[in-house]
Amino acid sequence: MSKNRLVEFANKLPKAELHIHIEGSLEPALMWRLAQKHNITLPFESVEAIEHAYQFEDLQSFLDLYYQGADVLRDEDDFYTLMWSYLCKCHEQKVVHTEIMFDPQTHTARGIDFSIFMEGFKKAIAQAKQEFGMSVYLILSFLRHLSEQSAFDALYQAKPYYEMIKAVGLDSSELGNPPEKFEKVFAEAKSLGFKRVAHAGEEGPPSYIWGAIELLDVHRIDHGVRSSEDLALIEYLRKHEIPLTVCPLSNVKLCVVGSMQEHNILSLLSQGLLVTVNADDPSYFGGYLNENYAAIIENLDISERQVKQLIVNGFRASFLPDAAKQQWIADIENKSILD
Ligand code: HPA
Ligand SMILES: [Zn+2]
Repeated sequence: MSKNRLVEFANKLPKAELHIHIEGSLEPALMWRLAQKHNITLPFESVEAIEHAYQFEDLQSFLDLYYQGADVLRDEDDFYTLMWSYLCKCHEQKVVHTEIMFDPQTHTARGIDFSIFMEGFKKAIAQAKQEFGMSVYLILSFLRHLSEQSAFDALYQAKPYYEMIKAVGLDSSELGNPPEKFEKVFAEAKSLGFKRVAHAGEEGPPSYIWGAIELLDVHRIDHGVRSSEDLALIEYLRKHEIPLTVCPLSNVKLCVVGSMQEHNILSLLSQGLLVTVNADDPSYFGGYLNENYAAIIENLDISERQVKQLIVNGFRASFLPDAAKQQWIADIENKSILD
């Protein structure tokens, strides 16, 4: 089976995306346009210069640019355009369900009120539901380089929008900011009825993955690629079917792995883990969900069966109701590359 046909097959199947930061879908062209609109001077001379700056050596070197880029997002229409652009991309790439992280503290710290970004998101999401029939959930992500008190503030400021939010998450600089720092705020989020996810084992050690499971009581681990360093952890993740939302292009761009050929995604899958494929920050890392599938198909020895398994896993690991999950899974199982 040619790799091109497998890429086309993955492109056409309905997919779920579970690890995407909306601020990481800000394309250089939109960043440029919004900077002009708000009279903001960017430290770049052109859209091409922005693209050229996207060379990272680790997570922090990316985060520095990512937070700087988000500064062009100022009014409700900016947040609407950001969300609408991403949801249109989903529609183009046959992503039928998406669970999107947003970083409220990145905006409230700049004096932008919760209502500004939430109303913008709300309008775009309603439009995607209506025009594309997509399902969209939001994940409020706490920035782990800030204090737990700041996370509590974000959780409480979100109160008028709880209906729109499915889960809480934890992102930003991992090393030095272990899960235990956020144990209380995750317990509070749980008591308010939110599901929980956390970035762990991207740059941090396996002990951070254990911490996310045992102290934050997460349903999923975002990234988790360093779980391969701890056999007892692999066994636990397998037995308890705790999903990993793996982001292949992100891992290469942030030097978490040396190259795509060395990525351990198939090894984790073959050890029986509930592994999914995701884009993370598509505009910074060179592609949306289909480009992530293309990258693993082109660089790894992957079968049609494994591609289908990864796509099915996206729905299994989602927060969709069981009936909806089953419907999508049956639909995918019935499709063959020979159709
Ligand atoms: O990959 C990531 N890791 C941690 N924080 C992030 N915020 C956006 N993307 C990421
Ligand atoms: Zn992420």
